[in-house]
Amino acid sequence: MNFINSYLQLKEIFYEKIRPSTVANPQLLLWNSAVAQQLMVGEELAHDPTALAAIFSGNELLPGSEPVATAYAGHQFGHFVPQLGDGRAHLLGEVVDLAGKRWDIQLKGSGPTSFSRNGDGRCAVGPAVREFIMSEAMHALGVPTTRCLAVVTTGETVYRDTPLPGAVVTRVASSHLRVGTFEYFAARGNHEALKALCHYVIERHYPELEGGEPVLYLALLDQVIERQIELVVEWMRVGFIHGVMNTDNTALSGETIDYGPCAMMGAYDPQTVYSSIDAMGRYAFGNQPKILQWNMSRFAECLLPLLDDDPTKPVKLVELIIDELPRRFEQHYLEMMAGKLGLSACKTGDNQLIDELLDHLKEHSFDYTLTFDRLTKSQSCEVVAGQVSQELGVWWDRWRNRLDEQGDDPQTVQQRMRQHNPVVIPRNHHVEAAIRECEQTGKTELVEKFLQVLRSPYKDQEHTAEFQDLPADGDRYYQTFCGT
Ligand SMILES: Nc1ncnc2c1ncn2[C@@H]1O[C@H](COP(=O)(O)OP(=O)(O)OP(=O)(O)O)[C@@H](O)[C@H]1O
Ligand SMILES: [Mg+2]
Repeated sequence: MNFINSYLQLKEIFYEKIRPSTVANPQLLLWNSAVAQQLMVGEELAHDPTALAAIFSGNELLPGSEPVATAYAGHQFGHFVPQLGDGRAHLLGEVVDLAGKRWDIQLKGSGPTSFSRNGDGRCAVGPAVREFIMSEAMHALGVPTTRCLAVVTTGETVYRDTPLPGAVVTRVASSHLRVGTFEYFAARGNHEALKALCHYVIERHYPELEGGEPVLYLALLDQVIERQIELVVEWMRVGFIHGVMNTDNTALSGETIDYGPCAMMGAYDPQTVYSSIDAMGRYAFGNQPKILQWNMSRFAECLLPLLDDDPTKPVKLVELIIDELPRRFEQHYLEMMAGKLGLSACKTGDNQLIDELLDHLKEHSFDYTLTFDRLTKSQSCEVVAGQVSQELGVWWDRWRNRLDEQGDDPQTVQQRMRQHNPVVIPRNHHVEAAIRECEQTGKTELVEKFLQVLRSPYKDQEHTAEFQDLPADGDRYYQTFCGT
């Protein structure tokens, strides 16, 4: 791995130079060979678990790596916190992959930094394994996401409500820049840093953007919004609930970041929320589009002083862009849902067709993934078609008529549906069981078996059925935690 450190070209106010703290007894728990190959981790190193454990716990640094903890702020559950930053993470540097794409390599749980506040800088095995499983599942589902290269256990105990085994997770991301990174400098009135950050983000994530200031900043806002819309639409497609859509967890790259309290929705209900700290349901499944708009408003506010010397002047213009967001979202969302129903394009009346199905699912507590999977299978299986038509009543006939009107053959419709509808998702109870096994026994067989299934989520494979079942209690009592 050849490290470069482009973030260090920004001024020191953007980060703290700090090495990870060493750990007592690093042991490699999970290793992502596909990501390792992509990042060109040397063959010799990739087959040396002791060396990998030393490097990806932070005990040893690879040549060229100059670790930093980055500064950021953020709105957490609607409240602004002017200083957050990497309180338990170290950016080791960037690596250019086989395809020439640049990735941040970051350790999480690698010890305290000046941003740690009262935290211990550490991470427990459970949340580290959750991040590995969930990000791998999301990647395979086709959802933009950060990924994990490794999880290394530390041989040390971290103290949460109870003593837990510690771990360091290595995260690979297009970058770790967040809306909160902008907020950090906006809150300090540091316009020079904001401009430098804009140019850094554009170079890294939006190199196609052109134009002088301030047009360039408006274009950036527009494109960040576009990617966030695409991201949240993808979450809605697969039933993903992020759980903590704070602005410090909103990546400028448009990737899913921070798998702390995330979960998958089972029975369809837009009010579904599993996070123990989200008592008001702010980040419930169906609220995600609204929160996206709220978060993008915070991002837009950061850019105001760059748009005009009098920051009140561009307010109207920016408001127009923000007000337009729900319409843009709706368009992407309807196209996605149309795809789930096998429609090649959305036309008038289709939104009603979609809404009526979702109302029906909600009313009968039908499982979201399973219903769309069975609708997909109904294209080629009479038995499934018979069952689903019973369950969905008059809606079924309306849908069939709409498909007939479209005129595509069942095979084409099924292929289209399959691209949108997974056979299997990382169901909460299976994620928990896999994590538990790792925590309690240090063994990873179940995680690996689960990952093998999750890596082909649109296919029925040998072990897929073992992970498709719904939890006995319908996840009624399921809760996730921030994992800090
Ligand atoms: N154990 C800890 N020690 C120190 N700081 C922590 C700890 N846990 C969380 N933090 C800090 O609290 C803030 C919010 O935490 P949050 O759970 O959103 O992020 P995270 O999971 O640590 O990191 P990321 O967003 O990079 O995935 C961040 O600034 C984070 O660094
Ligand atoms: Mg976070």
